[in-house]
Amino acid sequence: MDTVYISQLHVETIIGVYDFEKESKQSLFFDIEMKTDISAAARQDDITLAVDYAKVSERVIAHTEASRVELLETLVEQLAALILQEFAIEAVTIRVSKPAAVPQAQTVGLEITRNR
Ligand SMILES: Nc1nc2c(c(=O)[nH]1)N=C([C@H](O)[C@@H](O)CO)CN2
Repeated sequence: MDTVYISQLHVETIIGVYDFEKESKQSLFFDIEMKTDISAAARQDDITLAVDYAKVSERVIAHTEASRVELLETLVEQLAALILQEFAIEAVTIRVSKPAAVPQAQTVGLEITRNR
């Protein structure tokens, strides 16, 4: 199986457990890997047969900017379900980083993999 990926997609949104986090946006960075067979798109050189990483990026940005959840867990589960539903992939891995969350760390976050 092949992989279409998006690296370090930057989105700003309201997210967090604490009251101060509900007042201003914070940066999130997403790494997304999608398992798919690219051979038909390659054979016909046709974007409509490909998993369009630009369209996936647009959906992740739109959903994340509109979202108002507390946990990264909730957000990435929603995004994984959305990507699996809307794009022709077998599995998705999403790694999200929230660099401002722990000042002593370069970044923190989590990673999930979900299959169709
Ligand atoms: N596993 C998680 N741990 C924490 C989260 C989270 O979303 N998932 N969030 C927070 C706070 O919102 C943090 O980002 C601010 O310090 C703490 N731990």
